[in-house]
Amino acid sequence: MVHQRKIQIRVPSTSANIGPGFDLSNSNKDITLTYSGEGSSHVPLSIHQNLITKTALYVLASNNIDGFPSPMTIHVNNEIPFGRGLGSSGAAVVAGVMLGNITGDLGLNKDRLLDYCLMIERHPDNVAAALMGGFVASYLRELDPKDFEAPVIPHSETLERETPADKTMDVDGRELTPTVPNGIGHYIKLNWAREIKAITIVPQFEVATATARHVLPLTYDRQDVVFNLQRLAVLTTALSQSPPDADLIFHAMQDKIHQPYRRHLIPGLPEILSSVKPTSHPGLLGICLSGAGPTILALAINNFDKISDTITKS
Ligand SMILES: Nc1ncnc2c1ncn2[C@@H]1O[C@H](COP(=O)(O)OP(=O)(O)O)[C@@H](O)[C@H]1O
Ligand SMILES: N[C@@H](CCOP(=O)(O)O)C(=O)O
Repeated sequence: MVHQRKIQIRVPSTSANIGPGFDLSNSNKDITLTYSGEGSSHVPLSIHQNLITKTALYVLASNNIDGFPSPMTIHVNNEIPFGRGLGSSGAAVVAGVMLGNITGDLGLNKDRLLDYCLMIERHPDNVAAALMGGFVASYLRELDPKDFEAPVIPHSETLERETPADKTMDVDGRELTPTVPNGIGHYIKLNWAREIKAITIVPQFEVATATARHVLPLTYDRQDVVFNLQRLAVLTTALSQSPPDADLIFHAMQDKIHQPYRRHLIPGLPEILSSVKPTSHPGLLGICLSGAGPTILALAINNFDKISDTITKS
């Protein structure tokens, strides 16, 4: 008798940075992978190339499990558009780690799942928020670079490196078991004032996160780093307070670390960021790039349609 089990995994989109908060950072013949929704016409359906399934296979391999239980049918209904700054790759990594955890009956808790996510997507902002939910601040513990160099680790699009299949073996042809350090990512859930809503204006073009990272400088002026750190310290608390202080939040959401370098990738960005203000648009609290863009994120307490119409028409 065939034992059938149906599981459903839901992972939300995420908006990273919020202005100054930039961080860097077997033969499965009986496995069927299908897609509907965003990206379904061009996402790879080979389980060794698809980001969700290769992540799940990595989690299984790290626990000495060779592939998915079969037969298995995986259907992904994706609502997060690719390459828009809404954390689609982070969500895919979280979904893959959860898939590996469930199909391997591993019983990993959320903190441990975060370690696996961070081996693949090395900046914690999207994966920590998608996994834990809500308004989440996070950082990556500094580890020995060796921990991340194992060729068996699949990489999310952000890192642009694929694992050649033959590199998953040692010199004697034995499968390498990946190791995953403990406690890589630290996070804290922050309070968020209930009346603050997020408006996202999603352009019809993609900017791959990897591209948006290549345009960033390797070093920054001290005054720009201080500018961001001062604002970030104020912003996390300002967003928790009711009623929200629009002037405080608007200025605390200014950034000098990533948006200025990315503006040429997003036509109209400088004009939008400098013209849409709480004084011209009552109800608005702040405006920034969502993640690496091109989506624009506006925070507001009312007049949502008016604010989004202005940004859409800019
Ligand atoms: N649901 C998904 N299934 C498979 N791959 C995905 C999925 N979501 C995202 N990806 C991969 O991640 C890429 C987008 O990642 P990235 O450039 O970091 O943009 P984003 O800002 O949306 O995270 C897509 O081109 C695709 O290769
Ligand atoms: N801090 C990262 C966030 C990337 O988010 P994404 O949603 O665009 O993948 C960065 O700014 O590069």
